[in-house]
Amino acid sequence: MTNPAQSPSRDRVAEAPVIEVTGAGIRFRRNRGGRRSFKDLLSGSSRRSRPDDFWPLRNVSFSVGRGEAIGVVGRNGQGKSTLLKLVAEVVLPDEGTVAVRGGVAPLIEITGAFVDDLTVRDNVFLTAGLHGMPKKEIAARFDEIIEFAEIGGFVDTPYKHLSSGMKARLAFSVISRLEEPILLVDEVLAVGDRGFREKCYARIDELLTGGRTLFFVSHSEKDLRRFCTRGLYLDKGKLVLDAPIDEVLARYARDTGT
Ligand SMILES: Nc1ncnc2c1ncn2[C@@H]1O[C@H](COP(=O)(O)OP(=O)(O)OP(=O)(O)O)[C@@H](O)[C@H]1O
Repeated sequence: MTNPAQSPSRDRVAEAPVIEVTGAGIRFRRNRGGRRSFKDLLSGSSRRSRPDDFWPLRNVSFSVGRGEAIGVVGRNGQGKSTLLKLVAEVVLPDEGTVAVRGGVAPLIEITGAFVDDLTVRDNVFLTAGLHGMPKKEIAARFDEIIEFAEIGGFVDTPYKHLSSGMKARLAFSVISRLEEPILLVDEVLAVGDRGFREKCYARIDELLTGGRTLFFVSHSEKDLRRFCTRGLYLDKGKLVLDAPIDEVLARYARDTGT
């Protein structure tokens, strides 16, 4: 099998960056369930710091070239998922800027285009449609999507009745068939069983060989080494190291005593 880390697509990093994050910061409120309220926005008070404000990410800067595969590492709660949400542009920075050139296929916790009461079939059409895939094309790929997810008997079942593993299979199957040039993968595969994970990994290899850009959050050193050439190490919301993946993993292991 081709190792995507050594494939020709790695050479494309010399082109203009597809992602540029400059001095980015996100502010949450510990005690108010999150983001700015509508009232805050109207009153303009949101820019003032409050005692319960905290910054899960601050002063984060990096850029990513097309075809790079980036592993994001850090202990629990250090801002990894928040960083992916920034790149997916589902949260906006409170400071700094995030520029993403190209569409994003997000396999992250808020892959939220899935609607509980809609059937599997309707959810496939909805999600792929929201990413700009024409109906005809979704119809042409539908069987392949269901087959890959191995949920053939559940096409007309409401999404909410799928098991968590089945939901993850469906999400991966749909998202990995989008044409978007940037793929974000955040731990979701951890709920799939081993056989399915292997299938997903083979698919990620294919996408990388085809020149996609990958952001991969994982606590598995093995998986990070398998896909990623470069690592971002987040600690307390700061980007403490942006370096080749081996270097990042070595530093992370040293810091955590593992
Ligand atoms: N919507 C939100 N409102 C308030 N705080 C939040 C919100 N989302 C995340 N946080 C907080 O931001 C911090 C970073 O969370 P994040 O999910 O990015 O961490 P992580 O590095 O992905 O962690 P893990 O490895 O456990 O998945 C945590 O302290 C978390 O509690």
